[in-house]
Amino acid sequence: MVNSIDIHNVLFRRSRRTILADVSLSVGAGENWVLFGPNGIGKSTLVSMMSTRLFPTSGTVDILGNRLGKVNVFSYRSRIGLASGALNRDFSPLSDPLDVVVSAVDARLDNYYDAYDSDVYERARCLLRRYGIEYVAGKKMYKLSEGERTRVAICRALMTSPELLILDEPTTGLDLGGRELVVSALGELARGDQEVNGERPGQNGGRDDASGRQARSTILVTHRLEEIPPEFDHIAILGHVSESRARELEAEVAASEEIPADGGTVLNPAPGTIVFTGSIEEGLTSERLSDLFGMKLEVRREPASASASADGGRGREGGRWSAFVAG
Ligand SMILES: Nc1ncnc2c1ncn2[C@@H]1O[C@H](COP(=O)(O)OP(=O)(O)OP(=O)(O)O)[C@@H](O)[C@H]1O
Repeated sequence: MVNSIDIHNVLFRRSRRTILADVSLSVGAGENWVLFGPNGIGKSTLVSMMSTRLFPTSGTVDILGNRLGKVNVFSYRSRIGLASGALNRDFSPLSDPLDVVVSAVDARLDNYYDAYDSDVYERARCLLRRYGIEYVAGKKMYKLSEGERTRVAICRALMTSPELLILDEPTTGLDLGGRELVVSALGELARGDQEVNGERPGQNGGRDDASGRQARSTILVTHRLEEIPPEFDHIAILGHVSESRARELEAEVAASEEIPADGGTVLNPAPGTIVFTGSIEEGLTSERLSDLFGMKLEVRREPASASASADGGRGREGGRWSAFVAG
């Protein structure tokens, strides 16, 4: 069984700016990860690589055993479910939301051919129902509220029962009920509860199945700790590279552009890199988050709920997370 994601020593530059440097990350099959870090640090850029929409400037990215740049991404993109603001902007405003969900089957953005079997539409409707928006079928994307569009994007991401599920700030625009619906659905997905997400046994509900597909891994990008489902037990935290490394990278750019290192360059923020990977309990500490955001923060975790304890906790060490300015 291959890792779902293997990123090795990735560097990413755009417009003479180094956005990511020295990034390495491995996500095993069946693991549930949070990708966390401050605004503008490069989380969405990394997500674009994980979802095969962006290639690194250097370094290697292997997704479900396929190396970016070596294997045609369309041959495996439908095994990856993505919901992100960037993808949302690519959907045609005139599309029927039901078609947007169904289009995931071919990893396209719309259903141009209307050539799917009725059970494909039934699954899409089942997902829309699950996320409380069955009524949007037959409407147009541009008429939906932000929260409804977010829910459509989540349904689309789940449509193929993907082996790699990537959700970049999936609760944007959702009301409290919508947010809790998504958090509990993510928890259920992480536990491999298939029927609640419209999957039949053998449709990759978190375990290896007979068809040879591997157990689903999930990457959740979020700024809000309270939106991390208790079942997510790994975290990758992005922060800035050290000052000396940032200067080295600026000098590299200047040298490659044949301009003086101290002239003509814009003062960019230091590139992002992964400053912690591992267990969420060890990663999400008050000290680390205070360092990351430059303010004194206190991180808390609720105890595991009574119901989680009653069913053995299923590996959960605690409940929901939160963070506030210490005071
Ligand atoms: N195509 C591009 N050309 C130049 N700069 C870019 C490009 N794409 C992203 N950036 C810059 O790269 C940095 C990282 O952006 P990214 O969207 O990945 O950050 P993020 O961590 O997801 O931020 P946020 O938490 O605010 O969503 C930002 O400063 C952004 O302006």
